[in-house]
Amino acid sequence: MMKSLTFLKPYRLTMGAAIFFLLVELIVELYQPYILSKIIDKGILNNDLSYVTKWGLVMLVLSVVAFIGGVLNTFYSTHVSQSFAFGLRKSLFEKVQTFSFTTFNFLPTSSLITRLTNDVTQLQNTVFMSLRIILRAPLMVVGSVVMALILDWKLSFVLFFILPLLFFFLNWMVQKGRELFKRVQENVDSVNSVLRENLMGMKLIKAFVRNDFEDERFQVINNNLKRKTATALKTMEVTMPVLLLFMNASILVVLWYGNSKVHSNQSNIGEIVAIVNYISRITSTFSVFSFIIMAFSRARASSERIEEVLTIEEDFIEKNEGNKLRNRIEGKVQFHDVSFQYPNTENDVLQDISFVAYPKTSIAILGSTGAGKTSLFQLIPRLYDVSEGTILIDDQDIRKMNSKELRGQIGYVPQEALLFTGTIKENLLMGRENASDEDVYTAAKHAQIHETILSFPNGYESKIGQKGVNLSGGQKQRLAIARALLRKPSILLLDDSTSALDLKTEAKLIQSLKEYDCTIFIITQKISSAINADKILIIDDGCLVEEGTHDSLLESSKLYKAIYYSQYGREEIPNAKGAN
Ligand SMILES: Nc1ncnc2c1ncn2[C@@H]1O[C@H](COP(=O)(O)OP(=O)(O)OP(=O)(O)O)[C@@H](O)[C@H]1O
Repeated sequence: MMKSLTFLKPYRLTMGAAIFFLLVELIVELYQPYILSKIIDKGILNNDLSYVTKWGLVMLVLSVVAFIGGVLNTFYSTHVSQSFAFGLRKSLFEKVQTFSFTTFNFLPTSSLITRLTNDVTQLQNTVFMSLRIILRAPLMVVGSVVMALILDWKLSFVLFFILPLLFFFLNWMVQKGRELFKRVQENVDSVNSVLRENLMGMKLIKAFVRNDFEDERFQVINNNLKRKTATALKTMEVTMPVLLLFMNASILVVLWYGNSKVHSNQSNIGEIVAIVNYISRITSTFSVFSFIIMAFSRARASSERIEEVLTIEEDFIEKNEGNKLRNRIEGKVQFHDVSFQYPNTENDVLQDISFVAYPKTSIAILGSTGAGKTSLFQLIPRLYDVSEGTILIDDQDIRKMNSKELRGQIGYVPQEALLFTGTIKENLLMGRENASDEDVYTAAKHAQIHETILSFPNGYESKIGQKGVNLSGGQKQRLAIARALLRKPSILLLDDSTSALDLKTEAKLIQSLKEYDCTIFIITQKISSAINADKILIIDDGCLVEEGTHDSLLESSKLYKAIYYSQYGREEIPNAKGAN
């Protein structure tokens, strides 16, 4: 919890102001039963109206002061809690940006979303309540005890019995509450995770008619959340009746003992009224404690989860400590006996891969699904580092290169063309922020998407998504390619990025890529995308099993021939140029 609390440091002064006004409110409130006892004993019982009026007015003024104190305390508490949450969210977001893919393997997206939203809100509420209610509770208890003792310590002796009992009870509630709310928070996480999956995969769920199954799945975890929350709240609810019992019993003792003291002239009625008032304040404040326990138990669980994110060591890949690149990369890529294993897994997904891609050539990578093609791609921009072997770019080990600068020279179009909220132009400019309009149009033309963009009512300024244009899979793919081309990369990685294009558009696109002075890697399932490549690599079960040109592989490789026949039929065996 301590690390999260350091985010309160910049607001020490404002917190001071909030606490000051809380104290003003509290002192005034504590003083009021005392004045009340004087009004009863000296004013009402002596029939002294001027005394009653005078002290009645004082009580009124004090009530106004308490009100102003309360309002100002709320004002400053809100400011502190909102600013605290803002800072925490900002830091968490910045931290997540530094995560390597390895870290994302440990912390799933749904859990990160809960941590950045629910957990931060939980802490924000606790900070607010601490400054407004939580701090007030112990001070109110101590203040009431002191005031009651000042009024009549003999009459207040009952407090010496009741307070230890109340503390014992409170301690039990703290232990119980912590456990119960930790479980509630875990269940909130599960609900979020299933909700997220469902909302993102709605189309798939409908297409596979999985609604009933998903409904049932959600019911189960929703039910778990309901049960755990109900158990936690019910346990906490026990507090109130127990406290009422304590309160009524102690008031009864005060009244019984007070009665004999009044008759023997050792006490006044006003004092008894004031002490009863203090006792009810003490016990009702203890009822706030159950609320406080709930808040703290939840905040504790939330802060643990937040701190887990904040304390993750930055992966050395993302630290960008490698050598700066002096010049533009030429684009020679060499794999030397590269093996790779995902973090926390046991088997290599790539084994002993070796090949050379010369600058400005094109390399097509074919292979069945799950063969390891995407994994191989991810090693080039150092999204992951190799487990064994080396990857050289321009004869330099990429582990010695500054990863940020290396990625700056690579255009990567992932399998799933992801576009961000914003206009088409804004999405394209992610490739190169300072690109001119002319550069943007050229990249879009080469990606065969320029005409389509112009056909939208707002052209390049069209918004993407819910309130803007909806794009087809192929259009998204071409926009993602245009984004990568705008970067004028030295190495271009296309991960099955032309899968949704028709053959003619795809052929034009591949042709226009030649205008870019870069080494092109294309993962593809289609022979048509591979046929003109300078080199074709066939990956099977993590191993490089064949390497060559279309013509040489057609001669020598049974596997390539089989793929070829499955797509073109047996009759046609054209050479590379012919098949296009
Ligand atoms: N983040 C990950 N953590 C652990 N294993 C992974 C991860 N991503 C992929 N794998 C595993 O690595 C293997 C290779 O996956 P990869 O995505 O590289 O295959 P692929 O050839 O690109 O497949 P496809 O053509 O279907 O995209 C698969 O067995 C997959 O289950």
